[in-house]
Order: sequence, then structure tokens, then C-alpha cells
Amino acid sequence: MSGPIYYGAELVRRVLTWQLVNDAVEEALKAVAAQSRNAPQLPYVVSQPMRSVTIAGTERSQLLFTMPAYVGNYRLTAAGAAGDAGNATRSTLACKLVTSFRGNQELQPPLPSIAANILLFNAGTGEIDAIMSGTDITTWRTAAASVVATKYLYFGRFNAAISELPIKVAIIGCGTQGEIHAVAMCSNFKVEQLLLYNRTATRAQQLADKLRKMTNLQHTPEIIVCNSARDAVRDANVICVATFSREPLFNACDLGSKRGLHINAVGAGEVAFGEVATDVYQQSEVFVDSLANAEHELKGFPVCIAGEVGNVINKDYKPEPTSMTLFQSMGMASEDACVAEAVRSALLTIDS
Ligand SMILES: NC(=O)C1=CN([C@@H]2O[C@H](COP(=O)(O)OP(=O)(O)OC[C@H]3O[C@@H](n4cnc5c(N)ncnc54)[C@H](OP(=O)(O)O)[C@@H]3O)[C@@H](O)[C@H]2O)C=CC1
Ligand SMILES: O=C([O-])C1=[NH+]CCC1
Repeated sequence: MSGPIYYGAELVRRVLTWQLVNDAVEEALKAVAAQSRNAPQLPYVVSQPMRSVTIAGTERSQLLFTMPAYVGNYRLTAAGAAGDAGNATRSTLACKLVTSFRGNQELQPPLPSIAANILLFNAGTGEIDAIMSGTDITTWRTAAASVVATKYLYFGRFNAAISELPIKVAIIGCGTQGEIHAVAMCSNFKVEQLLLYNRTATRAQQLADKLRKMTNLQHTPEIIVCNSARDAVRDANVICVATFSREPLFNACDLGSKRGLHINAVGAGEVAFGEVATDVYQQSEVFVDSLANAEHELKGFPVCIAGEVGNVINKDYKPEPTSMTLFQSMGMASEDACVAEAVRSALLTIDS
């Protein structure tokens, strides 16, 4: 063996598309849900042990996560990842090493708060095949999980094509995740209005300016920078919240009496579910990416969890049409494994 191939960030970025990442993430969500429901009619085999968390210092502001996963018998159908044959089943053994260093944004120049590398192993021999830069994969796959959750939990309740239903989207937190969520929502859905809020107001304004200049968005919405999270969420149909806040940034009263709302709660402060108020959880049907991870990581979670997003994709469960749904995203190693595999396939295709 000559040693692992290294795929750097530049190479990875060349092949990242929403179609490729959404497809791989949807497959991971389905596989995890099939495994936890013990659904023998579905082919998947998944092993996704709890991630380890190493605290680098005395506070939880500097963390190293180890995220291993094996996903067996799954398919990547997106065109970019097809390579040999989109229909072939795949099995991937991978481990992501990811750090979360909150102070990185204060450095000059700032560094990403979340940085990752993914090790890809030969699933037949256990030898290491490749090391892939995982920072962009983490950014994209997290937004893709919110896109898939929005597709099934919000749009799934209407009898209309996704492309025909205009939505208003609130983005709370305009850091790396806020930005990619704004781009993902406008690339996958007909967003007519984008409401941005960030604690440091200039950052929301900078994101608004950047988004207005982007020419590759499928939909170019009206973009409004809001003075508070409350203002941003009031009229939204879909809310994406991605901060490090320990305190709730909005509560149920701020959402008014409207129903049929969907929330993607992505961020994690000291408490993984701190940025959204308890009464919002209490009034929502709550879904997670992985129930096993939720049991382990969401200690003190205020409500019962309705199920996994994959249960809804696999049609084991349908949310009430008028309910408020909330996707509590934690991030799964199997998403990283499937997306890294899709990226590797796409790179092999363009190289050959
Ligand atoms: N679910 C998942 O799979 C993943 C979740 N994450 C989580 O997403 C969150 C955002 O990550 P990322 O975008 O990369 O980080 P960034 O550092 O790029 O952005 C952090 C954002 O959080 C805001 N923020 C921080 N503290 C507070 C606070 N006390 N009150 C209000 N806003 C606050 C910042 O505002 P300001 O500009 O004012 O500082 C900024 O908008 C983190 O919690 C991270 O752990 C990340 C990756 C995957
Ligand atoms: O899933 C993931 O990679 C992460 N979740 C929180 C920080 C990083």
C-alpha cells in the first residue's frame, strides 16, 4: 500500500453541488432511520457509535469530536456522484475528526469555528484509502440536512410542487452556517423573502450584500436585515437558527398564531438546544437526525421526540399538516461518510 490519497479543500469544492450533497445526506438519514426501526425490507447496514468529545482546556469552547460511521448497502444516485453506475450499492467506513473552537472568529484573520478532516477506509480490508478535507463537507452537509428536513417536514404536507410554493425564510445567526443555510434555501426552494438576523448587526448586513451579488442562486429573494430575531421570525414559514447562543433567541409568542411552520435548529451552545425557547419545542412536533445520538447528547431535552427525519422520508411517519415542526440537527457521522464517498466518486469521474 502506498499510503492514503489526500483530497484538499480546493478539490472537494470543485465537486460540491446541492444535488450531490442533498442526495447523499438523504440516503444517510434514511439508512439511520431504517437501522433504528429495524426495517428488514430496507437494505441498509449502519453502525454509528456515539461521537467522542475531547475538551481542549478547561471550558467547552474548544472541542475535538471523533465521529466514526459505517454505512453499508446504500446508493448514490445524484448525477455528479454516479461515476461507474449510480445504481451500484456502496459501503463506506469513515471517521471524521472535527474541532469546534469558538474563539477562532476573533482571530486576525478569522478562522472557521468548525474545521474537519475525514478519513476514508477500505471497507473490505480496513486499510486507510484517503484523507479528505471535511470543513466544507461539514458546512454543506449540515445545510443539506436542513434542506431535506424542510422538504419532507414542511413541503411534504402540501399537495403542490416544491417549486411552486413561495416561502419566507428567517436566518438567525449569520456565521458560516447561517450563510450556507441562506444559500441552500435559495438554491433549493422558491424563497421570496429572506429575513436575516445576527447578534453583531454588521455581519447580517455583510451577508445581505454578499447574497445580493450572488448570481448562482436559483431564486433571488427580497433580503431584509432585521433588528431582532423576533422581527425575523414573525412572518417566516421556515426558520433556520445556527448560533452558539445558550439563551433562547425567540419564543413561541414571537411566532404569532400561525401554523404550518418549520424550524431547523442547527446550533449548539453549552446546551445543544439552548437557542430556541422551551415553549417553541413544546408546541412543535420535534424530529432529530438520530434518536440514539439524541438520547445521548440531548440530556434534559424538554419534549418527547416524534421520530427521525428518515422515518418521514421512509414513510413510517407523517407529521400533522397544520403542526409546527422542528428539526433538531446534531450532525451525524453517516452524513459525512456518504457525502465524502459522493465527493470521491465525483472526483474520480472528472479525473477519468
Ligand atoms: N448540527 C450540525 O450538524 C452542526 C452544527 N453546527 C453548529 O452551528 C452553530 C454555528 O456554527 P458556525 O456558523 O460554523 O459558527 P460561526 O462562528 O461561523 O458563527 C457563529 C454564529 O453564532 C452567533 N453567536 C455566537 N454566540 C451568540 C450568542 N450568545 N447569541 C447570539 N448569537 C451568537 C455569532 O454571532 P456574532 O457574529 O455576533 O458573533 C454567529 O452568527 C454552532 O453552534 C455549531 O456548533 C456546526 C456544524 C454542524
Ligand atoms: O456534526 C458536526 O460535525 C458538528 N456538530 C457540532 C459541531 C460539529
